[in-house]
Amino acid sequence: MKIHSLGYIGVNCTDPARWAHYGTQVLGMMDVSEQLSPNDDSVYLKMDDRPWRIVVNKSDSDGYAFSGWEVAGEDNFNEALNTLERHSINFERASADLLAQRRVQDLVSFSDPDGNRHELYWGPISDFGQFASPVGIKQFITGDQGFGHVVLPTPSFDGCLQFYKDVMGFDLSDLMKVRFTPDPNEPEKRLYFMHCNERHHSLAIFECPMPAGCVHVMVETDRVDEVGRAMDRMKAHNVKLTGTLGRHANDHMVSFYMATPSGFMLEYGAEGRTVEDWSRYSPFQSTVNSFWGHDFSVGME
Ligand SMILES: Cc1ccc(O)c(O)c1CC[C@@H]1C(=O)CC[C@]2(C)C(=O)CC[C@@H]12
Ligand SMILES: [Fe+2]
Repeated sequence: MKIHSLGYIGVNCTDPARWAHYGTQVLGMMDVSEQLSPNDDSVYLKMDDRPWRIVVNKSDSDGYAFSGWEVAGEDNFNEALNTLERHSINFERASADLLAQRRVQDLVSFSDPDGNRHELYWGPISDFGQFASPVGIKQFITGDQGFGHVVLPTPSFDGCLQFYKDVMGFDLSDLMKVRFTPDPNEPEKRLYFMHCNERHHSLAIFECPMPAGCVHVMVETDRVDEVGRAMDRMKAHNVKLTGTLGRHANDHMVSFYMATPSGFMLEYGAEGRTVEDWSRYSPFQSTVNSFWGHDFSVGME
């Protein structure tokens, strides 16, 4: 299947109001819950001209819920359904109610071999309402690059890698093999970065279980000063830093990591590189996270 972009994400939270505060005051997004769902306690966050990009549903537990993948048009959508059928992947068609909630023409949902939930849709319905950040951010980098990226836990790695390549049609950008301790007997954990558009990676899969259902999600702003300003807001609102400022070796993103109200991390970045011609790109394995920075030990404390 041919995926256009990561369109949106869904998260679960015992107290969605915490996301409303975090999303607006720390991330700098708009809380549009009142307009989009006045009659329930879910929270909708807007970060560009799309009506919403993050939905927070009230739940008994905190965690990641699903990734929403956009397909360009009905023909690509039907072709994707054929691919799911060909690979015997069980999928569920959305009810009229769910289509109205997501604001898309048509949608199906399914899981990867480790139970990570995905939605696949075409035709987002948009009123092109302007993005006006409550903290004065000019813009998040979205558009054809989509929402950002998500890193999903895939302990049964081989089956998942095959799933993301053969079923969902992602291609490899580059890879890492991570060891958390100096112990040479500790098995390496594979971390594969994958793309579906010009963004260096929209998806990464990590060979490690995560109770929150996600390693992290990344959003990108249009300038590095916004990354610094987000660090200031993180501190002002007592949000925990989980990875220090740094520049990644693979996608060149300058970013930091912090906690979210749903138990996974959020990477806040700028200056990520794009790849216009993947046919001229040669995937590599990096042995370092970053050119500089990105100390994740702060998150363990
Ligand atoms: C290495 C890297 C490149 C590009 C990215 O966008 C990116 O998030 C990362 C780091 C990914 C990853 C993480 O999120 C949690 C802690 C991890 C698993 C490590 O211990 C090494 C790589 C880290
Ligand atoms: Fe990342």
